Amino acid sequence: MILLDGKATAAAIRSELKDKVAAQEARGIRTPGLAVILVGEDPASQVYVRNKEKACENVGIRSLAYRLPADSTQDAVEGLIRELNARDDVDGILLQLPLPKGLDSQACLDLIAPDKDVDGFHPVNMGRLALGLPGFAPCTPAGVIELLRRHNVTTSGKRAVVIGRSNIVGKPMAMMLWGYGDFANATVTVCHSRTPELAKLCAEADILVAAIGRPHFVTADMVKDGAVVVDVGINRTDDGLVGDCDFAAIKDKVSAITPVPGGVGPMTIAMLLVNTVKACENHLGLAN
Ligand SMILES: Nc1nc(=O)c2c([nH]1)NC[C@@H]1CN(c3ccc(C(=O)N[C@@H](CCC(=O)O)C(=O)O)cc3)C=[N+]21
Repeated sequence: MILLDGKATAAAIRSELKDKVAAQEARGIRTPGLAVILVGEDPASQVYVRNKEKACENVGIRSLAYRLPADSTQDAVEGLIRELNARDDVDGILLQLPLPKGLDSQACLDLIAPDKDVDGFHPVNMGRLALGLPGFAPCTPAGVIELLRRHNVTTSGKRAVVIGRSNIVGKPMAMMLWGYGDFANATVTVCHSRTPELAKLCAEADILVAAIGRPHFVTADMVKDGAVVVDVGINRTDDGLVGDCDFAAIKDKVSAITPVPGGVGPMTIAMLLVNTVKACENHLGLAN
Protein backbone atom coordinates (compact mmCIF):
# COMPACT_ATOMS: atom_id res chain seq x y z
CA MET A 1 0.00 0.00 0.00
CA ILE A 2 1.30 3.41 -0.98
CA LEU A 3 0.48 6.32 1.28
CA LEU A 4 -0.30 9.35 -0.87
CA ASP A 5 1.54 11.77 1.39
CA GLY A 6 0.02 15.19 0.82
CA LYS A 7 2.06 16.81 3.54
CA ALA A 8 5.38 15.83 1.94
CA THR A 9 4.15 16.54 -1.59
CA ALA A 10 2.88 19.97 -0.56
CA ALA A 11 6.27 20.69 1.04
CA ALA A 12 8.00 19.74 -2.24
CA ILE A 13 5.69 22.06 -4.21
CA ARG A 14 6.32 24.91 -1.75
CA SER A 15 10.03 24.43 -2.08
CA GLU A 16 9.81 24.58 -5.90
CA LEU A 17 7.69 27.73 -5.67
CA LYS A 18 10.07 29.29 -3.19
CA ASP A 19 12.98 28.82 -5.61
CA LYS A 20 10.91 30.21 -8.48
CA VAL A 21 9.82 33.31 -6.55
CA ALA A 22 13.37 33.91 -5.28
CA ALA A 23 14.78 33.62 -8.82
CA GLN A 24 12.21 36.12 -10.11
CA GLU A 25 12.93 38.47 -7.23
CA ALA A 26 16.65 38.29 -8.00
CA ARG A 27 15.83 39.49 -11.53
CA GLY A 28 13.98 42.49 -10.08
CA ILE A 29 10.50 41.04 -10.63
CA ARG A 30 8.03 41.96 -7.90
CA THR A 31 6.85 39.18 -5.60
CA PRO A 32 3.31 37.73 -5.95
CA GLY A 33 0.65 39.14 -3.62
CA LEU A 34 -2.36 37.29 -2.21
CA ALA A 35 -5.24 39.05 -0.45
CA VAL A 36 -7.19 36.85 1.97
CA ILE A 37 -10.58 38.07 3.18
CA LEU A 38 -12.01 36.60 6.36
CA VAL A 39 -15.47 37.77 7.45
CA GLY A 40 -16.44 36.90 11.02
CA GLU A 41 -14.79 34.80 13.71
CA ASP A 42 -15.46 31.18 12.77
CA PRO A 43 -12.63 29.34 14.61
CA ALA A 44 -11.96 26.80 11.83
CA SER A 45 -11.78 29.60 9.24
CA GLN A 46 -9.35 31.51 11.44
CA VAL A 47 -7.05 28.49 11.58
CA TYR A 48 -7.25 28.01 7.78
CA VAL A 49 -6.51 31.66 7.12
CA ARG A 50 -3.54 31.62 9.47
CA ASN A 51 -2.22 28.48 7.74
CA LYS A 52 -2.57 30.18 4.36
CA GLU A 53 -0.67 33.23 5.62
CA LYS A 54 2.10 30.99 6.96
CA ALA A 55 2.31 29.09 3.67
CA CYS A 56 2.59 32.37 1.74
CA GLU A 57 5.35 33.61 3.99
CA ASN A 58 7.17 30.31 3.55
CA VAL A 59 7.42 30.68 -0.25
CA GLY A 60 7.90 34.45 -0.41
CA ILE A 61 4.38 35.46 -1.44
CA ARG A 62 3.18 38.72 0.15
CA SER A 63 -0.05 37.99 2.00
CA LEU A 64 -2.48 40.74 2.88
CA ALA A 65 -5.13 39.70 5.40
CA TYR A 66 -8.44 41.53 5.64
CA ARG A 67 -10.46 40.63 8.72
CA LEU A 68 -13.99 42.02 8.61
CA PRO A 69 -16.55 41.86 11.45
CA ALA A 70 -19.25 39.17 11.32
CA ASP A 71 -21.97 41.82 10.94
CA SER A 72 -20.39 43.32 7.80
CA THR A 73 -22.83 44.34 5.08
CA GLN A 74 -22.87 42.88 1.58
CA ASP A 75 -21.79 46.33 0.34
CA ALA A 76 -18.78 46.35 2.66
CA VAL A 77 -17.51 42.97 1.42
CA GLU A 78 -18.21 43.85 -2.21
CA GLY A 79 -16.51 47.24 -1.75
CA LEU A 80 -13.34 45.53 -0.49
CA ILE A 81 -13.36 43.09 -3.42
CA ARG A 82 -13.69 45.97 -5.91
CA GLU A 83 -10.79 47.76 -4.22
CA LEU A 84 -8.59 44.64 -4.38
CA ASN A 85 -9.59 44.01 -8.01
CA ALA A 86 -8.21 47.46 -8.86
CA ARG A 87 -4.89 47.08 -7.04
CA ASP A 88 -1.84 46.26 -9.16
CA ASP A 89 0.06 44.71 -6.24
CA VAL A 90 -2.69 42.13 -5.57
CA ASP A 91 -2.44 39.11 -7.86
CA GLY A 92 -4.89 36.82 -6.09
CA ILE A 93 -8.00 37.30 -3.98
CA LEU A 94 -9.33 34.58 -1.68
CA LEU A 95 -12.66 35.03 0.06
CA GLN A 96 -12.70 32.50 2.88
CA LEU A 97 -15.93 30.48 2.89
CA PRO A 98 -18.43 30.03 4.42
CA LEU A 99 -19.50 33.65 4.92
CA PRO A 100 -21.63 34.57 7.95
CA LYS A 101 -25.40 34.17 7.48
CA GLY A 102 -27.06 36.99 5.56
CA LEU A 103 -24.20 37.49 3.11
CA ASP A 104 -24.51 36.30 -0.49
CA SER A 105 -21.30 34.40 -1.22
CA GLN A 106 -22.03 33.73 -4.89
CA ALA A 107 -22.56 37.46 -5.51
CA CYS A 108 -19.17 38.13 -3.87
CA LEU A 109 -17.40 35.37 -5.79
CA ASP A 110 -18.91 36.64 -9.06
CA LEU A 111 -17.33 40.02 -8.37
CA ILE A 112 -13.74 38.75 -8.02
CA ALA A 113 -11.82 39.51 -11.21
CA PRO A 114 -11.38 36.12 -12.97
CA ASP A 115 -7.64 36.82 -13.44
CA LYS A 116 -7.33 37.15 -9.61
CA ASP A 117 -9.64 34.25 -8.77
CA VAL A 118 -6.98 31.90 -7.37
CA ASP A 119 -9.71 29.75 -5.76
CA GLY A 120 -11.14 29.03 -9.21
CA PHE A 121 -14.71 29.59 -7.99
CA HIS A 122 -15.73 32.33 -10.47
CA PRO A 123 -18.19 31.19 -13.17
CA VAL A 124 -15.66 32.19 -15.86
CA ASN A 125 -13.00 29.90 -14.40
CA MET A 126 -15.50 27.06 -13.84
CA GLY A 127 -16.58 27.52 -17.46
CA ARG A 128 -12.98 27.55 -18.65
CA LEU A 129 -12.33 24.33 -16.74
CA ALA A 130 -15.42 22.73 -18.32
CA LEU A 131 -14.22 23.79 -21.79
CA GLY A 132 -10.61 22.69 -21.23
CA LEU A 133 -9.33 26.25 -21.58
CA PRO A 134 -6.52 27.74 -19.47
CA GLY A 135 -7.68 29.38 -16.23
CA PHE A 136 -7.67 28.70 -12.51
CA ALA A 137 -8.90 25.32 -11.30
CA PRO A 138 -10.28 24.97 -7.75
CA CYS A 139 -7.46 24.15 -5.34
CA THR A 140 -8.81 20.97 -3.74
CA PRO A 141 -9.46 18.95 -6.92
CA ALA A 142 -6.31 20.44 -8.49
CA GLY A 143 -4.42 19.22 -5.42
CA VAL A 144 -5.86 15.73 -5.84
CA ILE A 145 -4.77 15.65 -9.49
CA GLU A 146 -1.28 16.85 -8.58
CA LEU A 147 -1.01 14.26 -5.80
CA LEU A 148 -1.97 11.45 -8.20
CA ARG A 149 0.36 12.77 -10.89
CA ARG A 150 3.35 13.03 -8.56
CA HIS A 151 2.79 9.47 -7.35
CA ASN A 152 2.54 8.14 -10.91
CA VAL A 153 -0.99 6.85 -10.35
CA THR A 154 -2.37 5.59 -13.66
CA THR A 155 -5.74 7.21 -14.35
CA SER A 156 -6.06 6.84 -18.11
CA GLY A 157 -8.79 4.36 -19.03
CA LYS A 158 -9.59 3.73 -15.35
CA ARG A 159 -13.00 3.90 -13.73
CA ALA A 160 -13.21 6.79 -11.30
CA VAL A 161 -16.07 7.35 -8.88
CA VAL A 162 -16.51 10.68 -7.11
CA ILE A 163 -18.84 10.75 -4.11
CA GLY A 164 -20.23 14.28 -3.68
CA ARG A 165 -21.30 16.85 -6.27
CA SER A 166 -20.40 20.19 -4.65
CA ASN A 167 -19.30 23.11 -6.79
CA ILE A 168 -15.98 23.37 -4.96
CA VAL A 169 -14.96 19.70 -4.96
CA GLY A 170 -17.16 17.01 -6.55
CA LYS A 171 -18.17 18.78 -9.74
CA PRO A 172 -14.74 20.17 -10.73
CA MET A 173 -13.09 16.90 -9.57
CA ALA A 174 -15.23 14.93 -12.02
CA MET A 175 -14.38 17.32 -14.85
CA MET A 176 -10.66 17.04 -14.11
CA LEU A 177 -10.75 13.25 -13.95
CA TRP A 178 -12.38 13.19 -17.40
CA GLY A 179 -9.33 15.04 -18.66
CA TYR A 180 -7.09 17.82 -17.42
CA GLY A 181 -4.38 18.91 -19.87
CA ASP A 182 -2.86 15.61 -20.93
CA PHE A 183 -3.65 13.97 -17.59
CA ALA A 184 -6.47 11.81 -16.24
CA ASN A 185 -8.66 10.47 -19.09
CA ALA A 186 -10.69 8.39 -16.65
CA THR A 187 -14.29 7.26 -17.04
CA VAL A 188 -16.07 9.15 -14.29
CA THR A 189 -19.24 8.54 -12.31
CA VAL A 190 -20.49 11.08 -9.77
CA CYS A 191 -22.66 9.72 -6.94
CA HIS A 192 -24.60 11.58 -4.28
CA SER A 193 -27.24 11.17 -1.61
CA ARG A 194 -29.88 9.99 -4.07
CA THR A 195 -27.74 7.47 -5.94
CA PRO A 196 -29.22 3.96 -5.69
CA GLU A 197 -26.77 1.18 -4.84
CA LEU A 198 -24.04 3.68 -4.09
CA ALA A 199 -21.90 1.11 -2.26
CA LYS A 200 -21.98 -1.26 -5.25
CA LEU A 201 -21.02 1.53 -7.66
CA CYS A 202 -18.11 2.62 -5.46
CA ALA A 203 -16.89 -0.98 -5.25
CA GLU A 204 -16.37 -0.91 -9.04
CA ALA A 205 -14.05 2.10 -8.88
CA ASP A 206 -10.35 1.90 -9.68
CA ILE A 207 -10.08 5.42 -8.26
CA LEU A 208 -12.48 6.46 -5.52
CA VAL A 209 -12.69 10.09 -4.40
CA ALA A 210 -14.71 10.72 -1.25
CA ALA A 211 -16.01 14.27 -0.78
CA ILE A 212 -19.15 13.84 1.29
CA GLY A 213 -18.33 15.46 4.61
CA ARG A 214 -19.42 12.52 6.76
CA PRO A 215 -16.92 10.71 8.98
CA HIS A 216 -16.19 7.08 8.04
CA PHE A 217 -18.81 7.09 5.25
CA VAL A 218 -16.65 4.86 3.02
CA THR A 219 -16.43 1.37 4.49
CA ALA A 220 -14.45 -1.69 3.34
CA ASP A 221 -17.34 -3.19 1.33
CA MET A 222 -17.39 -0.05 -0.85
CA VAL A 223 -13.76 -0.40 -1.92
CA LYS A 224 -12.44 -2.65 -4.68
CA ASP A 225 -9.25 -4.62 -4.02
CA GLY A 226 -6.29 -2.59 -5.26
CA ALA A 227 -8.25 0.64 -5.69
CA VAL A 228 -6.73 4.10 -5.21
CA VAL A 229 -8.69 5.97 -2.54
CA VAL A 230 -8.59 9.75 -2.13
CA ASP A 231 -10.20 11.11 1.02
CA VAL A 232 -11.20 14.78 0.72
CA GLY A 233 -13.14 14.82 3.99
CA ILE A 234 -12.14 17.07 6.88
CA ASN A 235 -14.45 16.21 9.80
CA ARG A 236 -13.85 17.46 13.32
CA THR A 237 -15.07 14.78 15.74
CA ASP A 238 -14.48 13.85 19.38
CA ASP A 239 -11.74 11.55 18.03
CA GLY A 240 -10.06 14.53 16.35
CA LEU A 241 -9.79 15.26 12.64
CA VAL A 242 -11.08 12.37 10.51
CA GLY A 243 -11.81 11.93 6.83
CA ASP A 244 -14.79 10.48 4.97
CA CYS A 245 -13.18 7.03 4.79
CA ASP A 246 -12.73 4.36 7.42
CA PHE A 247 -8.97 4.38 6.89
CA ALA A 248 -8.16 1.51 9.28
CA ALA A 249 -10.74 -0.78 7.66
CA ILE A 250 -9.73 -0.18 4.04
CA LYS A 251 -5.99 0.43 4.16
CA ASP A 252 -5.13 -3.24 3.60
CA LYS A 253 -7.39 -3.49 0.53
CA VAL A 254 -6.14 -0.51 -1.43
CA SER A 255 -3.08 0.02 -3.62
CA ALA A 256 -2.83 3.65 -2.49
CA ILE A 257 -4.68 5.96 -0.11
CA THR A 258 -4.49 9.50 1.26
CA PRO A 259 -4.33 9.98 5.03
CA VAL A 260 -6.37 12.57 6.96
CA PRO A 261 -4.78 14.76 8.16
CA GLY A 262 -1.75 15.06 5.89
CA GLY A 263 -3.44 14.18 2.60
CA VAL A 264 -5.58 16.44 0.44
CA GLY A 265 -5.70 19.35 2.95
CA PRO A 266 -2.06 20.43 2.62
CA MET A 267 -2.30 19.96 -1.18
CA THR A 268 -5.22 22.41 -1.28
CA ILE A 269 -3.06 25.13 0.24
CA ALA A 270 -0.11 24.26 -2.01
CA MET A 271 -2.32 24.69 -5.11
CA LEU A 272 -3.50 28.06 -3.82
CA LEU A 273 0.16 29.14 -3.82
CA VAL A 274 0.69 27.66 -7.30
CA ASN A 275 -2.33 29.61 -8.58
CA THR A 276 -1.11 32.83 -6.94
CA VAL A 277 2.34 32.56 -8.53
CA LYS A 278 0.65 31.82 -11.89
CA ALA A 279 -1.66 34.85 -11.48
CA CYS A 280 1.38 37.05 -10.86
CA GLU A 281 3.17 35.68 -13.92
CA ASN A 282 0.05 36.35 -15.99
CA HIS A 283 -0.19 39.90 -14.66
CA LEU A 284 3.47 40.55 -15.45
CA GLY A 285 3.25 38.95 -18.88
CA LEU A 286 5.75 36.21 -17.97
CA ALA A 287 5.36 32.74 -19.42
CA ASN A 288 4.48 30.03 -16.99
N1 LIG B 1 -12.37 30.37 -0.32
C1 LIG B 1 -12.05 29.23 0.26
N2 LIG B 1 -11.07 28.46 -0.27
C2 LIG B 1 -10.72 27.27 0.30
O1 LIG B 1 -9.83 26.57 -0.20
C3 LIG B 1 -11.40 26.88 1.51
C4 LIG B 1 -12.40 27.72 2.02
N3 LIG B 1 -12.70 28.87 1.38
N4 LIG B 1 -13.06 27.38 3.15
C5 LIG B 1 -12.72 26.19 3.90
C6 LIG B 1 -12.14 25.10 3.02
C7 LIG B 1 -11.37 24.04 3.77
N5 LIG B 1 -10.01 24.12 3.28
C8 LIG B 1 -8.93 23.43 3.81
C9 LIG B 1 -7.63 23.68 3.46
C10 LIG B 1 -6.57 23.02 4.07
C11 LIG B 1 -6.79 22.08 5.04
C12 LIG B 1 -5.64 21.42 5.70
O2 LIG B 1 -4.49 21.74 5.46
N6 LIG B 1 -5.88 20.47 6.62
C13 LIG B 1 -4.86 19.79 7.36
C14 LIG B 1 -5.20 19.75 8.83
C15 LIG B 1 -5.36 21.11 9.42
C16 LIG B 1 -6.15 21.06 10.71
O3 LIG B 1 -5.67 20.48 11.69
O4 LIG B 1 -7.28 21.59 10.69
C17 LIG B 1 -4.71 18.37 6.86
O5 LIG B 1 -5.66 17.84 6.29
O6 LIG B 1 -3.66 17.79 7.07
C18 LIG B 1 -8.10 21.78 5.39
C19 LIG B 1 -9.15 22.45 4.77
C20 LIG B 1 -9.93 25.13 2.37
N7 LIG B 1 -11.11 25.70 2.17
